[in-house]
Amino acid sequence: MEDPHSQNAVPSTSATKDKKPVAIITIGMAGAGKSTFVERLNAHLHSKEPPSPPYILNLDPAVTYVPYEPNIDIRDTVNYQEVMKQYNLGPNGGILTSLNLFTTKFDQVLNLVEQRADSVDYVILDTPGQIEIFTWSASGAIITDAIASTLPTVVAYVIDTPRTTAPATFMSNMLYACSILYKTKLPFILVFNKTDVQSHQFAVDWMADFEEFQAALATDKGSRDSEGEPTFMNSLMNSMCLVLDEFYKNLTAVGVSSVTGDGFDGFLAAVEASRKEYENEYIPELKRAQAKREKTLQQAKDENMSRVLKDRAIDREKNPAGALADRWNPDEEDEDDDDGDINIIDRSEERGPAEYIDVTRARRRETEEINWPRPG
Ligand SMILES: Nc1nc2c(ncn2[C@@H]2O[C@H](COP(=O)(O)OP(=O)(O)OP(=O)(O)O)[C@@H](O)[C@H]2O)c(=O)[nH]1
Repeated sequence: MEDPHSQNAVPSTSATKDKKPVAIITIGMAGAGKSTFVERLNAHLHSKEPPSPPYILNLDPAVTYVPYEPNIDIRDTVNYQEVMKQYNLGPNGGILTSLNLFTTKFDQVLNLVEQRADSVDYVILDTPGQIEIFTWSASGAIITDAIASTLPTVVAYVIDTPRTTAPATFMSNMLYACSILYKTKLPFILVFNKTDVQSHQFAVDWMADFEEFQAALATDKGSRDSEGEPTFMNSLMNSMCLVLDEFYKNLTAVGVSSVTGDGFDGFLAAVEASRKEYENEYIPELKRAQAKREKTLQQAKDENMSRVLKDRAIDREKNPAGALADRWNPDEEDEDDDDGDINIIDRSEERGPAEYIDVTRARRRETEEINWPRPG
């Protein structure tokens, strides 16, 4: 494990101008403090001398309030409530489908990010509150691959430190982090957040020396059954910590408080170290991903389009009269329809009011009974 306290390596902004910006993908369990972390990181970068305002993407369609001003906001592109209504989905399905719709436009996002590559040092992605919606979805993987094949990219895994002090919770969290590391294969920073409430030193100690973790496990309540024998969970965790010992060697851990701003220089130092790791270890792998990216984005678009066409064909077969009425008539063309193909909004360009992917468009003629296709 790298030294979490080394803060000397923080690059000056001017020194990084000739480099590509680093993309920071912020993920973490619901309530770990991702949004607050992004807000503080944004403030921290603004307060640097000279200031280094980041380019921020909010990928959470369901969030009602974000404590920072994103440059690109998924909510400007996809109306989450409308998606839930039209697809008859619950909240998680709504978030996932919104992310899927947004992903079909991600090439536009990449273009906007690439246009800013010369003027920013950091591109920050805030992800949906439900971690698995991003980490275990096809869209999350496509977005991650697309960003990582464009810019040096690092995953910041935000952890709720006060809620991770029990050995079993700590181990569960580390196993989750481990699964994401091996899924993304990207440089990975464990960000122990909320250190104003609980120091992350216990975690650093457990990661540096598995015997310390085993000692904590031995004194933990519930580690022995009624006959004084170690419980199954206890034995499992005892051996798992030996496995994770190897995993910790690939990680950097830092402690931050998103409330007080403590530890953010350390975090930026870890990001800079990760950039080097990316350049030395990940670029060969990502060159292959770059070729794949083009194919996957095109495939996602094609699949969506063929699903729409298939569904419309079925509807038209069922309702030939409606299909006949659904012919394009240039005389009826609505002036408002002339919105081009631009759905992604760069707020820093001071675009007009939000433009949504119009998921209701297929229902424009109420009498026609042509339904928008269901996902899957
Ligand atoms: N004390 C303390 N509280 C924090 C810190 N960071 C975040 N919080 C609090 O933790 C709670 C959750 O923070 P959020 O930023 O909304 O967490 P999130 O991970 O974005 O949550 P989701 O929106 O569910 O994904 C809020 O009440 C924050 O004020 C911190 O460093 N210290």
